[in-house]
Amino acid sequence: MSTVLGADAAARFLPGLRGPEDLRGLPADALPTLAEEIRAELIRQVCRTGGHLGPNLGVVELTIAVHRIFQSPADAIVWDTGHQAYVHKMLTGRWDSFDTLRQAGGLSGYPNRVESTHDLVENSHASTALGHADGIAKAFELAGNRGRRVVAIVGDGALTGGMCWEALNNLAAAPSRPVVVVLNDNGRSYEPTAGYLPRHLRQLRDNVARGNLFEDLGFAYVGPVDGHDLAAMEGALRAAAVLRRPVVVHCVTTKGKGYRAAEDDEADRMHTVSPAASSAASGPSWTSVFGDVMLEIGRQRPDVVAITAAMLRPTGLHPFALEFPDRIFDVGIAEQHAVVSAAGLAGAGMHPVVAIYSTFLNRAFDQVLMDTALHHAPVTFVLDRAGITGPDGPSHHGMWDVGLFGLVPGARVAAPRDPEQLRILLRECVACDDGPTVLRFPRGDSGRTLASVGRWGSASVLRAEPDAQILLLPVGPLAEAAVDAADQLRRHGVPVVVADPRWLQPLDPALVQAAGRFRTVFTIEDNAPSGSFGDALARELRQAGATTHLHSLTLPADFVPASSRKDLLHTYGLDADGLAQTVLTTARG
Ligand SMILES: Cc1ncc(C[n+]2csc(CCOP(=O)(O)OP(=O)(O)O)c2C)c(N)n1
Ligand SMILES: CC(=O)[C@@H](O)[C@H](O)COP(=O)(O)O
Ligand SMILES: [Mg+2]
Repeated sequence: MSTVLGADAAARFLPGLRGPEDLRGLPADALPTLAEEIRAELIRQVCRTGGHLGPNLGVVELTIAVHRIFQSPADAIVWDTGHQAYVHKMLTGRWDSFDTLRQAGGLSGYPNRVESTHDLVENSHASTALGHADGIAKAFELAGNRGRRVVAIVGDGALTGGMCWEALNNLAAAPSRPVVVVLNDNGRSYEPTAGYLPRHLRQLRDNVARGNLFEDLGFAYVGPVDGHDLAAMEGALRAAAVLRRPVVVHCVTTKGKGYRAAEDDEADRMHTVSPAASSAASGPSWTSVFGDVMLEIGRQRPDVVAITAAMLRPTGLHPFALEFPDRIFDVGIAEQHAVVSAAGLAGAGMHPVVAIYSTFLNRAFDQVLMDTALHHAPVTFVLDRAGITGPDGPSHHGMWDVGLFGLVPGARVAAPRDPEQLRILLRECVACDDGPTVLRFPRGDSGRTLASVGRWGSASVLRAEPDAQILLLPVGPLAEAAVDAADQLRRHGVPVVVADPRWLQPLDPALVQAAGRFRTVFTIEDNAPSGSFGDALARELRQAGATTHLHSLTLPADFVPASSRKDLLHTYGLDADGLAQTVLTTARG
């Protein structure tokens, strides 16, 4: 097992690496020390900033070998998923920026083309890099650049995603485009990788496989090779490169390699570690509240089953899985399959709860529309990480689900403002048996319980002011900022009413009617503007002939950068101070 340099040992080689050409200039006998320096730097920095420690400890030697055999950026190197590209960043001149990792204006936790010409695929949505490789190889061929190679490093978890197989089908059919697929097989996604594929990979590793899936699909196959043996890795990649045909290099690695705490982490090999200086919790995490109430429902409703797309613990389903091992299904990183399988389960009498991060459900929109809604399938989607997430940046903010579900006939969408409402609304969702329901909440800790002082149909009134002509309608947990803003505004002599819609879709007629009685309404949500809750309410108010002025406060119609959730909500004026300021300015305008 490779050791890790003591934290105080001065790095000899890493500081000298301005780019891969410097790496290729190092003698082979310097590489083991370089690998140790990289591991020490990963552990030192990522344990402080937070990020993907386990995955990157597993690709130290693999990445060194890739950048010594291939010549980025002339050769194209793409990563699937991009969370395992920290070593790639260290070897492409960014080793001294890791103190800013995943912070506002700092080093992205994923490849980023603004940072480097060596970075090509920015999103961290799995199973897309082979598709990019197919496109890049076609472009190289059309441009007459046959000398430029294309290399895609794909995790065994990412390989459970259907788009990988769509790409492999195309890549293998083009012998003139010799894409090198480097399979980083560590047997894990977060959990051990789901489905039959890992069993076949194990058979290939143990040399007991009856066939070879990759060869049968038309690829040359090199491996299995020890992904931590620098010489073996360089030899395998060099052999793959000279084949000049589509080839899969099967690398066997250990997630968390070289750091005992990660290697021994049964949960997920320290897939993601939190920043050392995490702030005190403001309440139980939304995820844990969901996990607890899901367990209660599971005990009362034998027809309720749960589905995860390779994120059992991150979505809070682990307690449910422990108690109901026959009613939990991990389908791999396969969100579209998760939804279609859920539709099948629902059609056969079950009530599936599909727990997926909001941003990752984007890719299953057609399956939501056609396989659940068209069939009036009683499927409940629980979308964690809805709204601003934070450090994972543009590809992770869950800011599109409200707009997407707004297009789905018969879909019902609920947004709890606090843990008590999550418990109530999840039960309301699983009680619906005639179509899809959605429950959405953000990443992180829940806030304080916000008591209702009245009702407008299914909506809760949180602050009532008899003479108020202004209404604040926050979505989900933004209710806390709205009631705090209302308290500020009262001190400024501007009384406002605050109400929580609870159900964003369909809009309760009693809520629309009540909103129409105000001179000004502010809807407040950390969603994209198009298809927002504000858009829906404006449409209903227009149809009701109301003359209310509606201000729809949302995120921008753009990608939102990485930062903390708190700072981003402040940036976009969606925290208490920002809301109070906006209302004051409008009221005095
Ligand atoms: C579409 C999509 N779904 C879920 C995720 C969350 N996710 C990030 S990394 C990961 C596991 C990746 O496993 P693997 O590809 O084997 O890489 P490893 O971490 O093992 O190196 C998952 C599920 C994602 N990035 N994209
Ligand atoms: C790489 C990836 O897509 C996930 O691991 C992502 O980092 C989720 O992070 P959180 O679970 O911390 O929100
Ligand atoms: Mg893996």
